[in-house]
Amino acid sequence: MTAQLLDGKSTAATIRRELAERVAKLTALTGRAPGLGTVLVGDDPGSHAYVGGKHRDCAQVGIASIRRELAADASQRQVEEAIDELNADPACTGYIVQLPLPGHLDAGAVLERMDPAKDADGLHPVNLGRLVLGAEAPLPCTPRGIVELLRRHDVPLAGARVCVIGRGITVGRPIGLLLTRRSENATVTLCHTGTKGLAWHLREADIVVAAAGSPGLITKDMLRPGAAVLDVGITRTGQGLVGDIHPDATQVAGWLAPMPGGVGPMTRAMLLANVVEAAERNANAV
Ligand SMILES: Nc1nc(=O)c2c([nH]1)NC[C@@H]1CN(c3ccc(C(=O)N[C@@H](CCC(=O)O)C(=O)O)cc3)C=[N+]21
Repeated sequence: MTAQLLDGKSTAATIRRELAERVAKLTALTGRAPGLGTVLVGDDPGSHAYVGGKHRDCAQVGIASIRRELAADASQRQVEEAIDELNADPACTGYIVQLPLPGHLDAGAVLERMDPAKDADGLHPVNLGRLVLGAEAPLPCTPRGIVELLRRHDVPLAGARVCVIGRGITVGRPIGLLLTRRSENATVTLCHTGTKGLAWHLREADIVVAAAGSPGLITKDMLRPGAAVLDVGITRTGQGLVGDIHPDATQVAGWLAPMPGGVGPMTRAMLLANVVEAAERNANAV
């Protein structure tokens, strides 16, 4: 058996077309295109590539780009000044601070300084708190992209047993909050490096979200036949990018979101969606 493709690339393209229509309406209504800001500190090639991709996506849907680039040795004060400027800039509807920041910077303090209403990543403490409370807030892009990818491929969520591997702030922790909302109604187990019997948890799962960052961690013998398997891991190696899911998993999985071409493009599309939604909220407020 070969797993059916959870096609993030084409699904993200569809979402961008949908968003482009909403952006055109907003721009006509308000006389100004929504704007996405990015704050990029340092010269990590991966981070530059990601940020470049985000601005290409923006151009495609009619969102304006605002780029702030700071040197690798930028001070906390300089980064916070960039945050203050974007908070105050009416052309900036929403923005992100590309993570990870260089080690000498306090990333928590930077995120906390953002205007929560302009948090396009859904990673501000206030917005993560709202997610816990079930209140309206911009949602973290990767978890939102995963739910959207599953929904648009009709993978059943209600009552599904989901096994998440990884407890990071961008994926592992928040995705359980989305999937256990009444509207999704899944049951979520969060596994991590301290988990005993990982394979046992995995074999119970109808849906596996692998966000550990451990190349080839999950092999076919650990999966329930027919499970939907989503590869969120990205490790840069000499041979290129490697995911958490071993290539043999496609023999037993019912659905597979591969890396590349699965969750990554959806993450980018959800960033755009968060910006468009922020712009729509602003338009309704005036
Ligand atoms: N503030 C912040 N927000 C983020 O959302 C954020 C971040 N920092 N830091 C880094 C991670 C990583 N991330 C990815 C997004 C898209 C792809 C993506 O589109 N990947 C393509 C392949 C890309 C390639 O080939 O390099 C794919 O999976 O098909 C990957 C990784 C967002 N992140």
